[in-house]
Order: sequence, then structure tokens, then C-alpha cells
Amino acid sequence: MASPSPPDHKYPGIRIEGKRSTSPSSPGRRMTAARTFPPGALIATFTDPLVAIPAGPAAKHTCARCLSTAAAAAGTTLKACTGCRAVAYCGTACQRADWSGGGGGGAAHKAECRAFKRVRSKVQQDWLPTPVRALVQQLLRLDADADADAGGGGDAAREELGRLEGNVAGFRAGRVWKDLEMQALAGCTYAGWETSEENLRLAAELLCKIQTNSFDRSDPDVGQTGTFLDSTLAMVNHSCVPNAIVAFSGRKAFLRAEEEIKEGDEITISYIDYTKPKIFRQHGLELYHFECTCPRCKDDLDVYQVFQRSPLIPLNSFSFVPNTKKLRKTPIDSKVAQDPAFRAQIEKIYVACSPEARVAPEQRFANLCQQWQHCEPLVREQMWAVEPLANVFQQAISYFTEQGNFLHALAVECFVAIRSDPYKYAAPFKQWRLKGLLMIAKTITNTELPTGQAQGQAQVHPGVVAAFEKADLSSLYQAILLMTLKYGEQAHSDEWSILAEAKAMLEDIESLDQRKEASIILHEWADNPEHPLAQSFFRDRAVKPVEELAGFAIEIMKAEFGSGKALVRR
Ligand SMILES: C[S@@+](CC[C@H](N)C(=O)[O-])C[C@H]1O[C@@H](n2cnc3c(N)ncnc32)[C@H](O)[C@@H]1O
Repeated sequence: MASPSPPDHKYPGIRIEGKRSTSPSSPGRRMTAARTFPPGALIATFTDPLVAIPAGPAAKHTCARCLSTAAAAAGTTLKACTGCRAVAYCGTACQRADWSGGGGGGAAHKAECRAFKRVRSKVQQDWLPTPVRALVQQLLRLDADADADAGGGGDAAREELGRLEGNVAGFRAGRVWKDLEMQALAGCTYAGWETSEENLRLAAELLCKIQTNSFDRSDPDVGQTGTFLDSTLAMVNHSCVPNAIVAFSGRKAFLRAEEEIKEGDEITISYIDYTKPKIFRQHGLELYHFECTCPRCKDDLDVYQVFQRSPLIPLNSFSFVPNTKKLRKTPIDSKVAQDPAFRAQIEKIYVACSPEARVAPEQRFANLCQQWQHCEPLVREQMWAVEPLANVFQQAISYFTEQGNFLHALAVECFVAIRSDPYKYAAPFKQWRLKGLLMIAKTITNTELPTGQAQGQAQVHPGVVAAFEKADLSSLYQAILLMTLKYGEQAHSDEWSILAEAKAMLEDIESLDQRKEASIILHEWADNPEHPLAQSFFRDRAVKPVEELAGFAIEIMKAEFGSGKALVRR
């Protein structure tokens, strides 16, 4: 038996194994664990990406170096590069580091600045589509190699780019090849490369590699946009039942174990949203030119079946769904769920709802009514965690929030937190679950009970009003923040902006004298969830009110979106 390769010296937690693929049926190289990682553990941090750029026009309000949007969000104007005015910085330190490409694998702005001037003179535009900008940067890095060569040695970029998989034959045979050729032409032109056949072929191949190995680091909740490519992180293969996840903060990527990964196990992440029906996952994976054979795809498992097989269910004993026995018994009728005709119906519902389509604000209500009606078979079978129904709940939350009907938003948020999210994401520290919880905390602070007349006008469900009045909202709020802080690092990293937000919110509430006693018990619960007194306090003050509020969500959804008439008018 061949002995395993030594760990990568820069990343002692991982190994890269296998050989580059020679046929579309082979997955090529893979990343494996050099030691065992428990759920939530950090496997490696990647800090010098080849590409780390904001998406197209977002370059104006994102620092080109640290990729932070914080300054722009706080109303500070970023300092534009005086040479090209195409990129901007939050301060001189970032501008200096970017000028020389300092420390990272990415291109130096010194060279890119000239390229942007060319763009402006040719198309009177000061930004480039993200793949073209990523390509320009790589062509400029190859130029830098050639300059270093002239001085003797220097083919770091050539070697690093040469190692990446590009599935070039697959792209060449597909419908996006024409677009890649156009982008290659633009990239060569702006990088100042001759548009010879050889250069254009090389540029198109680089675009295939960028497409195959880049991450979309967009996160609308924290104002993050853009593309990230690291040549070692790029060795992680895909699974729709991944055991790891990648989170981004500025120019860093954190690879974390989602479930236990034993030494020698392959580390996998999902390249796509794995909660979609199979046919739409396959569509998303077309750009990667392989057929997924993970258990979710092989046996066409739905979210509930994947959940039931998850080793992470017991971790939920410290969560808003602490009764893990009950959690394991999913409410769906598996015979109906497995019926191929029903599966085909779900696919049709997904197409009819087109959950990824943008909807104009004035169309939102009508669109939600339509989607709710399309989802009737899923509602009937109580398949709340199955897409597109799970997404309809998210849209309803946004709709109620925009309408200022925070009580209805709260009921649906609580429903999602206990009836949908845990089945989609079995790990209680999953980012999406924590974000959902934090949304509940924020909605609580926004909610005011409707007074007599306003209550009549807004038609708020009286059950929700009663549950809200009865609840110990301060304890619920505090429990959510403590849970976010306890799980936040495992969900992302200590740099997760949501952690800072939760910390500030917790400090505020804990500074109140009247919260002293409850704070002691809740901290006891966070430190030792098994403590009987603290546990029963948590169940009474946090779990119960969430369950009660959630209990009205479906009635609200039916009344609001089933009738086709908006109940809330403001
Ligand atoms: C980001 S790269 C991953 C590293 C790649 N295996 C390599 O050797 O460079 C993505 C490419 O790896 C291959 N790949 C990733 N996951 C796969 C899987 N589950 N099955 C088959 N091929 C896979 C596909 O060719 C895909 O386009």
C-alpha cells in the first residue's frame, strides 16, 4: 500500500493526494485531512489568494486590498487610486500593500493601474467584469514572471497557474466557450498583450481555470461581494453532502470541518446550494464538468433523508431544537416523499416558483401568493425544509419586515428556526441557522405591540400578539446572543462580523441592572447546558416562546398569501 503523502508544509492540517485528472470521469486530485478534526474545527486558513477582488462595480465601495465594505457603509468615502480611479482603498496601508502586491499571491496594482487606464481610454469605463479583471491580473503576473526571468529565474505564476485544473476540453465543447473567447480578447487587450492566436488560447484556458477554481465570496448580509481563488484551497472536491465549509473574511478563507473528519478522510465542500432538488444541483455543477455521485445525488435523497443520516443530530441538544429524539422523527410521510411522481412535481414547483428570479418590489406580494399556491403539495405534506417552500418562508419574512409587520415576521422566523433550518443544516453552528436566530433577536427589538386601532388595521394574528405579550423576550433575546457567540467561531471565524454585532447587543442588555439575575442563569446555561436549573430556564424562557410563536406561522402564511389579498396595509 502506498504511504500517504506528507502534509503540506504551509497547511499542516491537510494533504493533497492523487493525480491530475486525465478524463472527465476522474475527480483528479483531492484534499485529505492530515489529522482528525472535530465538528466546527478550523482545518486551515488561506491568506495569500491568487485572486481576491470585489464584483465588478462594487470596486467603488470596497477596499481593493482588505475587501472591507465597512468604511463605505459607515459613510466614509474610500480613497480612489489617483492613477486609474478604478479602485479605492480604506487607507494608506492598504493602498501601499496593494501597489506592490505585498505579501499575497495576487497581482500588484502597479501593473493593473496601467491596464485600467487602457480600459478607460477604450471603453470609457472604469471597471471590468470580474472574470476579465481576474484574467488581466493573471496575465500581468505572467508578465512579472517574464521580467524576473530576464533577471534570472522566476516562474512562480506560470507554475501555480499551470497546476490548476481547467476542464478546457469540456468548456470548449460547451455553449459558454464563445463568451470565454470574448473575455480572453478583452483580457489580452487590457493587459497589453498582443491578441495573437496563441495568446488568446492561453487567455481562454486561464479563464477556464479561473471559472473552475474560484469561489464566489458574496455575502449580502455582511456586504461582501466578489471572487476568491487560492491554488491550494482549489484542490477541495465537491460533494452535496460535504464534510467541510469555506467562509471568507476580507482576503482570508477559512476551511472548517462541518462534521468530524478523520485523519486520511477526503475533505469535501459544496460548490453549489445543496438544498436544491437534484436536477437544479446538476445544472449548477455543469460548469465543473463532472457528474456528482455523492449519496444525496446517487440515491436522490431529500433534505429530510440526509438529515436523518447526519451524525450531527445529537449536537442539537444545545440549540432551539433540544429534543433530538423528536427532531429525528421528521413529520413527512416518506412514502409520498419518495414517490417519483411527487419528486417530479417538486421539480415543476421549483421551476414555477423560480426562486432565484429578481422580483420588483411592487410585484412581491402577488409573487408570494403565487409561490405559496404552487407550493401547496409541499405544505400539505409538511415538507417545510424542502425547496422552494423553505425559500418562500424567507421571502415572507422580508415581506413582513418591509411592511413593518414585525410580529408576523417574528412568527415565521421562529418557524424557520425550528421547523426548516435544522433539517436543511443539521449542524447547530451552521452560519445560516445562526443568522436566522440573530434575525429573531433583531425583530424582537423592532417589535412594538399594536395598540387597539392599529391592531385592527394591521390585522395581526391575535395569537401572536398574546404569545409575544406572555414571553420573557429579554431572556429569549439574551439566549440567542449567547448561542451566537458560543457557536459563531465554529460557524465562521473570530472575524465574523456577526459576532461583533452579537457581542455589542449582548453587552447592551447585560448592562441593565434588572437583567443581572437572569444573566447569571443564562451564562450558566451557555457554559454548562446540562445544568438542570439553567437548562429548564432556557427551555421555559427561550425554547417555549419560540415554539409558541412558530405555531402561528402557517395560519399566517395561509391567511396572508392563500387569499391573494394583502392583510396588512400601511
Ligand atoms: C476546484 S477543482 C478541485 C480539484 C481537482 N480535483 C483538481 O485535481 O484540480 C474542481 C474540479 O475537480 C473535479 N471534481 C471536483 N469534485 C468532483 C467530484 N465530486 N467528482 C468528480 N470530479 C470532481 C472536477 O473536474 C471539477 O471541475
